[in-house]
Amino acid sequence: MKGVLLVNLGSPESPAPKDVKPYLDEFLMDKYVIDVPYLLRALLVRGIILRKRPEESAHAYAKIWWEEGSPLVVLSERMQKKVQPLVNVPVSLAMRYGSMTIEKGLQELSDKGVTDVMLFPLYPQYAMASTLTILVKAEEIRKKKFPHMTFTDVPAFYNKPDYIKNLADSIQKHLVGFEYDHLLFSYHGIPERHIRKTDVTKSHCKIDGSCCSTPSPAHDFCYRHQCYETTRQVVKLLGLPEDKYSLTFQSRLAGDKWLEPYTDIEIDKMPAKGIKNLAVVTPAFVSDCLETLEEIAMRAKEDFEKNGGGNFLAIPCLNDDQKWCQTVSNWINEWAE
Ligand SMILES: C=CC1=C(C)c2cc3[nH]c(cc4nc(cc5[nH]c(cc1n2)c(C)c5CCC(=O)O)C(CCC(=O)O)=C4C)c(C)c3C=C
Ligand SMILES: [Fe+2]
Ligand SMILES: [Fe+2]
Repeated sequence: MKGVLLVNLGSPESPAPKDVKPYLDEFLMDKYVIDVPYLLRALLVRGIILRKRPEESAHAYAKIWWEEGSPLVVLSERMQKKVQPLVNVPVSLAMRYGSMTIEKGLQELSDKGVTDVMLFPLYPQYAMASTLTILVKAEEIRKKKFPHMTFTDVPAFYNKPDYIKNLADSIQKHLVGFEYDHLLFSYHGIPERHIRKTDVTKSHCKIDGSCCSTPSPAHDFCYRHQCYETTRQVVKLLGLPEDKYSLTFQSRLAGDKWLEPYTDIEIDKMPAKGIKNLAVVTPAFVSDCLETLEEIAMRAKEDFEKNGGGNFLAIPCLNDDQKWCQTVSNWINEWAE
């Protein structure tokens, strides 16, 4: 019997530092997120980052937390609940980190008699810190606990026409009544090293001006190419002129060189360039989360205003948008037929 496991990132149990710390520990000790040898990672994460970060992150989480829980988890659940009645196979939801584990999700499906699982990472663009870590973790669990199961992995859907159409429609809907000078596409950043590591050709991704627009098999796994491609296709549908949009990367951690340009730095400069009314869309996330609700809708807005900006609109993620849920269910039905 067939079934689907949707997998998103996860959130702490609550916005209290005592819950944020173990969550960040699990997240940042993942070798696909901080990809350095174990001892160095432990030193960096447990010896440096986790000394102060849990308090700071807890404070940020507290600002966006809902009565029902973490927005990312609640919104992912709403999506799953809308998709389920549109398909004929069981659909479960799991998180890569935290208490809603992939193991529990697979157990739930196994209890319903599922043996053939569509493994669906909820990330439009491929990255080893998001997609790959889910696939590897799920395979580890399958081998140990569910050897009778088989997986069909859903590839990154950054350029799927129906996804692009849903995203463009959603942006257009939210822009109604908002006179904007500029639309910023802000994607979660990753260290440049991650791009080189996942380059299957080992030589294509130079992270220069042109590699991401020069056709290559590397692009099936190039996060940077996929972010540019999602943007290019959405911009084409929206009919935006070149000077009315740009692309940046947010949420970097100190240390390595991360993908540029950086969202915060670019937003700070915008008012001086004549951009007074700014809309920001965050297509690396399908569900609103800390990085969209706090970093963009609160902090970036404040910085924009402080630097002379006027109106600021943070466009919500697709979340449980009806057309998007219909698209997801179409993909499931095509596979389950
Ligand atoms: C080395 C650090 C990080 C990498 C690489 C990274 C990649 C990455 N992350 C997401 C999606 C999300 N990240 C979120 C929060 C978050 N991300 C990092 C670090 C890295 N992410 C941290 C430390 C945090 C925690 C919050 C904080 O302390 O600032 C979230 C939000 C989670 C929530 O509960 O709302 C998401 C979603 C992607 C897609 C990605 C690679 C492309
Ligand atoms: Fe992240
Ligand atoms: Fe590239």
